[in-house]
Amino acid sequence: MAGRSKIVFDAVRYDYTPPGGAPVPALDGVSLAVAEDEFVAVVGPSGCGKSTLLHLVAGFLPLADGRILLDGRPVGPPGPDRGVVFQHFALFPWKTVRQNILYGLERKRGLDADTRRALARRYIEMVRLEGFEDLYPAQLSGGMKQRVAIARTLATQPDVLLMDEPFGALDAQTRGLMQEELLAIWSRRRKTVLFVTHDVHEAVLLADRIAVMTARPGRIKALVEVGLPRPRDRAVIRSAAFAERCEDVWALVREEARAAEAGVGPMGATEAGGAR
Ligand SMILES: Nc1ncnc2c1ncn2[C@@H]1O[C@H](COP(=O)(O)OP(=O)(O)OP(=O)(O)O)[C@@H](O)[C@H]1O
Repeated sequence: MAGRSKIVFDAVRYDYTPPGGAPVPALDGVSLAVAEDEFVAVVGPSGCGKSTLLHLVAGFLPLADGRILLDGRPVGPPGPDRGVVFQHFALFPWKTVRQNILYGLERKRGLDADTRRALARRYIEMVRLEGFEDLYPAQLSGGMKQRVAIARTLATQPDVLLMDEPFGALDAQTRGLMQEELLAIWSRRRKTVLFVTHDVHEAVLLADRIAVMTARPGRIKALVEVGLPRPRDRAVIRSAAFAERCEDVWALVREEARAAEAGVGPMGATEAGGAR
C-alpha cells in the first residue's frame, strides 16, 4: 500500500442489538488502513458485517470499541466529506434529475447558486445524462437512476466514497456499463473508495486491494493486492491474471462461507454464543 492512510480501522467492534434481544457481535477486531486515493473492495460471506463497516465510516452507527480515523481524526457524524452510494437509489421521486443532484450540493456549505448549477451540469455530463436533466426518476431506467445517485454524490466532491453494492440491483449488462463508468470516473478524479460487493469479479475489476472478511463476527481475514494495470477497462477480464486473482479471492471467501454455514466463525467461535 502506497501513500498516507486516509481511513484507519483500529480494532473496531460493533454489536448489533436486535429489538428486545441481547447484543450480538457483528464486527470484532477489524483493523485496516486505506491509503489516500486507494480503491478498496470489501467482500465476505453474507452477514459478515460489510454494510456495517461502511455505515460506521459514514457515521450512521456508533462503535462499541476501537477507533475509526479519517485523516487521523476520529470519524464524526455523517458529513459531506464522506459520500455514500447504496444499492437503492434513494432519489427524491418529486425532484428531477437536476434537482436531485442540486439537492446534494445545497447541503454543502459555501457554494453559490452559479457554482452549484455548474457542478450539477458537469456531473450530469460525467455520467452521460445530458438531455435527461428535467426528467423525474420514474421516467428513468434503473441504470440511469443509479447514475443520478452516483452523480449526486460525486458532485459534492467528497474525499471519501462509500459504496454499498451500488450496482447490485442492476441487470448484468447495465452493471457492466456502470462498472466501466466508475473505472473511467475514478481514473479521471481519484478518491478514496470503500466498495462493498458480493461479486468477486466486480471487486477484482475495480479495486486496488480487496479486503476479505471472516464469517460473523467479521474482521479482515486477508488483504489481496489486485495488481492489474491501471487505467483499467473490462478487457482485463479476459486476462489470465484476472482469472487467477478471482480464484485467489474466491478460495478465501469460500472458506468463510463454509464456516458461516456451519455456524462456526473463524477460530472456532460459535455464532449462537457470541462467545468472543
Ligand atoms: N437490521 C438488522 N437485522 C438483523 N441483523 C442485523 C441488522 N443489522 C445488522 N445485523 C447483524 O449484523 C451482522 C452484519 O450485518 P451486515 O448487514 O453488516 O452484513 P453484510 O456482510 O453486509 O451482509 P450481506 O452480505 O448479507 O448484505 C449480521 O450478521 C446481523 O447479525
